[in-house]
Amino acid sequence: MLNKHPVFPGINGPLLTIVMDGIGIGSGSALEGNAVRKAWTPTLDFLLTHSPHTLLKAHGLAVGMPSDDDMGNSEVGHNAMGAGRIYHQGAALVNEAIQSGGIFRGDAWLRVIRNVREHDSTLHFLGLFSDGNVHAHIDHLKAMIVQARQQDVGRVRVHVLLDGRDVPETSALDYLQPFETFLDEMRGENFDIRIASGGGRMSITMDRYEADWAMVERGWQTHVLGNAPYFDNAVAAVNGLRAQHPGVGDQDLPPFVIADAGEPVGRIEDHDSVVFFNFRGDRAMEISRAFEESEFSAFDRVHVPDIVYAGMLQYDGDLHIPKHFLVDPPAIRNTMSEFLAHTGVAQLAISETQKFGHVTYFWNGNRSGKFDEKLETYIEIPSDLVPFQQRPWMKSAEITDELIVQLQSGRHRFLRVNYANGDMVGHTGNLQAATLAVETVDLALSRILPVIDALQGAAIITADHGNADEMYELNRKTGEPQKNADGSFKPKTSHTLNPVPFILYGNTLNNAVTLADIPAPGLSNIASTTVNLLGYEAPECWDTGLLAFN
Ligand SMILES: O=C(O)[C@H](O)COP(=O)(O)O
Ligand SMILES: [Mn+2]
Ligand SMILES: [Mn+2]
Repeated sequence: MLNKHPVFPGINGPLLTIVMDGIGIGSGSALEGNAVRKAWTPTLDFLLTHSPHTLLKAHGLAVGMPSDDDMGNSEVGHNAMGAGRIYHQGAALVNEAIQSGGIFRGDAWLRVIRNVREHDSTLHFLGLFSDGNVHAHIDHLKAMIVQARQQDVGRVRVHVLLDGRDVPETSALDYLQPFETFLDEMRGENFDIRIASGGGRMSITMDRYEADWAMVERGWQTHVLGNAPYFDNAVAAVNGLRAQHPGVGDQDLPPFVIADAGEPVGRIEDHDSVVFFNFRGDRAMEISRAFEESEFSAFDRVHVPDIVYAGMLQYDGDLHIPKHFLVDPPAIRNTMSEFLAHTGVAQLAISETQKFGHVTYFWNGNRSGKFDEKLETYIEIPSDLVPFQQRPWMKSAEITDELIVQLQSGRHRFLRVNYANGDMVGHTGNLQAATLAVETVDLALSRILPVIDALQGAAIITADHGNADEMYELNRKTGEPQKNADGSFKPKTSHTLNPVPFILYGNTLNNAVTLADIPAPGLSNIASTTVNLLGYEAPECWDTGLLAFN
């Protein structure tokens, strides 16, 4: 239960938190590639001149990543907003577990190893193949390979999901070539190791929130059944696929299988072990279910090998997905939703499919269930199934229509919404589309704010991390956009290290609250701010709020 705030009785109407996913504020970076500055955003511009606002740190240590070189992402951003404090996140926890060796002493690892030794079978590693550190890190994969060899595993196969989304757009060979050298060094008479299959992460395996199971089916066909075009090795596959699909970035490259004399080198067979080495859960859940569930209807698996499966982390503790995992996930407790539910505050969470789990599962500390069925309403608007540069408006209008109905219903005291546009379109690397995406979000704001006023409510307008604010790769030293050999700008598909806006909107707040001057504010300060606006004191375990009360 939350206690009443000592001086502030709370706003009269509803409080709405608007997460403009992937809309950060770049400083000094050249205008050319900044879709947030390029976009025509009369509403945001008005807010940034008339409403109390500040910038929040949304990357690195401020969101529980291993270092300040790590960009923010949706998981750690929404975790921080919803939990009110910083937890060491998957990336950091796996590093620690590898350093201490704890990962290799755990039951899941021992089980995986015992199985392949007992049956003289194959150990498979499958996951996102880069150092992006959002879903996975290649160093974790290498550490496990070294350990497997030490433990006398005889045969290892690696299934690589090409990134180009958390790292530069066409960087697959920068990871594959050194990795092949590493495999050459590891390989020996008693240690047979090869890459067996792969493909772009947005083309196979890593769907999320059940937006498009066909992606996972293609991944299953590729990794398990060995059913995709054959190549001699992964470098040849990437080169060959790029030649066949000019202009397609790594994330969208189609699947491939490595074969010798017309036979795939590493189908997943009975008695094998499979480690899915992503630590982040949203895009790991569906493939884990495909490997683990006996009753499964999302697609026809054709053949279901009898294997030992383990995830890097447990991706959903309520649903126990997967059953076995190498590292304990962060124990995120005392979230805002839980406190509000126990205090009797009715809440709404709404977004489109691509970000639905962000405002529910991530926001609630990676829990998929509700704290109180009666008090909480979750609404998912189905996302389009097209490349988002073709529909940069995505489902913002439909979300806004429904959100306005829900606001006016008077049923919810606290509401949260995520607009996916700045992020999902930002990841395409298409500046024109990203500019439209930001304008789309601005248009949504212009529709919502008058409704908030009419209800005597307030809104917090913020973001989880940057993305659309840098659509060209920048030269790290000069800050200038990088160019390709032909003079064109190098598109950037990943998130940024930039801070995000925090805007407090409320025509009826009447100077009752102002922004306090707290040092280095970040996303974890939002939860306390939220409950304060609702008229409650923040729990002591949370980071402080951003408000001063007059
Ligand atoms: O999964 C993705 O799409 C990217 O790796 C990260 O984007 P998100 O953190 O905004 O979801
Ligand atoms: Mn995001
Ligand atoms: Mn993103």
